Amino acid sequence: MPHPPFPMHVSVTEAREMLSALLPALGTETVPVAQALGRTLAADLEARVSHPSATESALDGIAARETDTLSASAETPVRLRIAGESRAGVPFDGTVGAGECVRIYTGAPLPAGVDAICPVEELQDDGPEHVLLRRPAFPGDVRPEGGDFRAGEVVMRAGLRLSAPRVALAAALGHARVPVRRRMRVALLSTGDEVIEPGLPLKPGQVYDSNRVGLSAMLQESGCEVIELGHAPDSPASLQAALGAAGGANVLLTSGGVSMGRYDFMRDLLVEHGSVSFWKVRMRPGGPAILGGWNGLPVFGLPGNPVSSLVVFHVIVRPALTGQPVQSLKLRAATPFRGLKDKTAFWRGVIREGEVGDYGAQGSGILRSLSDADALVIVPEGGAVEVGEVVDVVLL
Ligand SMILES: Nc1nc2c(c(=O)[nH]1)N[C@H]1C(S)=C(S)[C@@H](COP(=O)(O)OP(=O)(O)OC[C@H]3O[C@@H](n4cnc5c(N)ncnc54)[C@H](O)[C@@H]3O)O[C@H]1N2
Ligand code: MOO
Repeated sequence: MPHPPFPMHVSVTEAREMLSALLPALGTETVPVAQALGRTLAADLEARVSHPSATESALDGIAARETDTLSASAETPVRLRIAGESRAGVPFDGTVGAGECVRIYTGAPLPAGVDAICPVEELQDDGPEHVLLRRPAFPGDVRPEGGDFRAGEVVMRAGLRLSAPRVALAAALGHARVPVRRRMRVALLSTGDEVIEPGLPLKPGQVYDSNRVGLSAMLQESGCEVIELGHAPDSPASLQAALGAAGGANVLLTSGGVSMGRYDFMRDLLVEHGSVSFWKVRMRPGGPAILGGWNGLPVFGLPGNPVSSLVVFHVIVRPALTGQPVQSLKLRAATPFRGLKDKTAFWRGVIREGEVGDYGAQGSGILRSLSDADALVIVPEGGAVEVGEVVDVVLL
């Protein structure tokens, strides 16, 4: 292909932006908070209440005035009168006077007049109405009103990925439903004559279809709707039939058949009968990825190599589908990482004691380099990383 009529060797950022530009803007919807896992928050979320809603105890024990208890020790315990009880949901509504305390439980509101807690382990009953403290009550064992968030405060920003802790937070803020981006409907197809369903007897040269399983899992994790197109063998006719079955999808993801081989028909089909926005990305793994269109449907062709397809999904496709940026952080390198002259490398790394080291085998067919790794170590084009240098990593 001497002068292809489309860009080749685009950067990772360009690839992501070109895919985003082809995807439809889907708008937003509200969903029950318990079903929002993985979705992208579409509007800022305010706290409808404060949490804690009142200053409360962090321990089971008694609540007292700190000043009444300062002299308490195992040898000289302090004796207080029990004025009542405060339980989570059933607060004590009186006032606690000097020399008095209330029995209190974790999460129960602190009654007026007291400011400190002594845990049950440091107490001894002294008759039905009194208690002995073997140490002073601590003000630090109370949880102040609004210590987590205050009513009216904007706590979550639009664009956040709703992870499990964030779904819990949205519920704690008082939201039964949350506004989220509509799900991208993604048709998923794996290709290759040698690729067969996991579990079938494996003939020589065959390989189990791990890409479709892995990509489907990543799509679900990302809050996308998956339209399973199954698997197509390496023939233009069967690929065309599969492409035609992707109706209703917003985008089609394929795996395999995009490199230089004679049987890499996916690329040929897009070049000859569809459209191509780019072919090849300056990255490893994942270099042969292709973006194009088929009858108006955006098609992203992921390379067949198992590590390549999942890494390209992670750093290019997922951010474009969800609008959630790739989150990177900086770590010191425990081993050297080689650079590539004209490609950004995403080497698999393991994090130990706050530093990131080389996983070892970095072949694009070594799936364990991804499943056992903690992070992708980003080495920019032309760069190389020495031991002790700080590198950008993307957590897996
Ligand atoms: N002469 C060249 N050969 C290759 C180049 C190149 O530039 N010049 N690029 C290499 C790179 S980089 C990659 S990545 C692969 C990508 O090739 P394809 O997208 O055409 O993928 P296939 O040839 O179909 O398969 C590659 C490899 O992956 C296995 N595979 C495919 N699908 C699956 C699946 N669903 N689950 C598990 N494994 C799968 C397949 O059996 C092959 O082993 O091309 C290099 N070659
Ligand atoms: O990226 Mo290929 O993706 O280097 O094996």
